[in-house]
Amino acid sequence: MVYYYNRATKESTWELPAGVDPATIKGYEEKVEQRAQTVDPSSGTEQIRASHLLVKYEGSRRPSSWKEPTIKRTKEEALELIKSYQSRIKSGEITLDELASTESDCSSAKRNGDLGFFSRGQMQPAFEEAAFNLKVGELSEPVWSDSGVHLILRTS
Ligand SMILES: O=C(O)CN(Cc1ccccc1)C(=O)c1nc(-c2ccccc2)[nH]c1C(=O)O
Repeated sequence: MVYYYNRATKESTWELPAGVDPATIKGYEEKVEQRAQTVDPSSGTEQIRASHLLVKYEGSRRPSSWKEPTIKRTKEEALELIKSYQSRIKSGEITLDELASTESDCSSAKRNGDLGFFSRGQMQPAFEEAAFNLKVGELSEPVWSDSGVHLILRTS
């Protein structure tokens, strides 16, 4: 349940205030609900859990990984690769966890891409924004960070 707070009159009501078109808040309610579900009661900070698959390229901040000491693929090749992974995951052929364990250039590959719980302010901004905008169980589009290009799966 969400309630509505009128900043002008400082009134709060459970019902949609008169004169407010329900269409204007469409989708917002579920976002508020979703956010309420992920706020850690003890600290009040919003924590989510996600797994990711990182593909680095020659322009990555650290173009090296457990898989390859020197990563030479181009930015375009990295995007083609991550798009092929995205299709295979979306078709149900393979899961992100399985693919990350062998293909991710992130050290989290050892944990099937699992990054554990994190709050805002911990990850690179573009990564954080994408992850916090996912619903639980949703797979992101390719997301660029200084580290390379990612597929993110929100798990909690
Ligand atoms: O960007 C850099 O200068 C080096 N990094 C950062 C890093 C390096 C080791 C462990 C965690 C993060 C990476 O390139 C990197 N970023 C990530 C990353 C980025 C966004 C979300 C989660 C992980 N993983 C890695 C990695 O090697 O394993």
